[in-house]
Amino acid sequence: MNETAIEVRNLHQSYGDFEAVRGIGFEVARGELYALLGTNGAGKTTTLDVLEGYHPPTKGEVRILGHDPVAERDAVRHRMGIVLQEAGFYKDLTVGETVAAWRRWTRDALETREALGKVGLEHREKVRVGQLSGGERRRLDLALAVLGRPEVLFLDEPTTGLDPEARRNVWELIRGMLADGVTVLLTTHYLDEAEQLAQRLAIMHQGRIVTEGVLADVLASRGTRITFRLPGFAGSDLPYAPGLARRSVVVNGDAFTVETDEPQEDLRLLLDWAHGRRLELGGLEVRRPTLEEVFLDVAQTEGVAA
Ligand SMILES: Nc1ncnc2c1ncn2[C@@H]1O[C@H](COP(=O)(O)OP(=O)(O)OP(=O)(O)O)[C@@H](O)[C@H]1O
Repeated sequence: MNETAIEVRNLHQSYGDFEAVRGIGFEVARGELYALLGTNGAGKTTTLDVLEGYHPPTKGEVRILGHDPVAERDAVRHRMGIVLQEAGFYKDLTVGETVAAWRRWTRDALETREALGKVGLEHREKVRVGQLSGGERRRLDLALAVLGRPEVLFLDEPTTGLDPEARRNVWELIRGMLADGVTVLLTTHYLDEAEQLAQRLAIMHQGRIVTEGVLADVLASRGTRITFRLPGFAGSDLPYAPGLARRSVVVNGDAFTVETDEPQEDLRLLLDWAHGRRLELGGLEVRRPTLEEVFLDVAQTEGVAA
């Protein structure tokens, strides 16, 4: 059995003259959750569209469970589940009627109650869709996506607009699907969601993958942060320990963040400098960047020419 569920090789996708995806590649192993992160317009949904077989790539190759999702659609479509950003439901149908309607054209579908049970909506079976909360609608989306017992699940921003508790409930559902061996490709703007759920992730910007891998590798792709406070110093009074001037230093009031790929050496310089001036570095910390810092770094510094 092929252990790679999703393969993307040198994928390019254009809309007319505009190249929205510019040569990306990644693989997702069976049973893994891979998160595609990125700035607005980075090309995440476009990538998902190609993987879901809505149109063939302009250039490059994609394979789902070893199959071309356009040319071999019949071999693979029923093995995929899809949750789109915007799902259209008939508000007058009940939850149960909605699932029953989808069951009619789903091969080997779960029973309605079983599908609703998977997402914790059994008790809402007789409620009209128009009366569901946002979180319950997302659960219904998930129930429909898993109706055909998919091996690969595409989730495009599945928790956007939900309150923190509803988001956590959806995370639990996703974890349950992973425990069942389902492979998940997730796009999200919530970095904590990716940190919580993803085995591996990629950050896209302007059609390219800028950094990719397990979380630790993605965080290691940017320098270590030395952070401290220096009451009395701010902005234009920026003090520089010799040698630190070559580093990127972010100042926010009296809070300083130095980004470095030589933390030990720079910390020594900083401590010597502070000691010589009898300055106390408040809240001194040496740490890896957060995913948010890596993301912002990608968004701000990696301008990519067309
Ligand atoms: N049908 C289309 N025709 C022309 N341009 C499009 C079309 N769909 C998307 N684009 C453009 O392609 C680029 C990538 O869009 P895409 O929706 O894939 O980005 P995204 O990463 O999903 O963004 P977001 O996070 O905002 O959802 C954007 O510049 C977008 O304007």
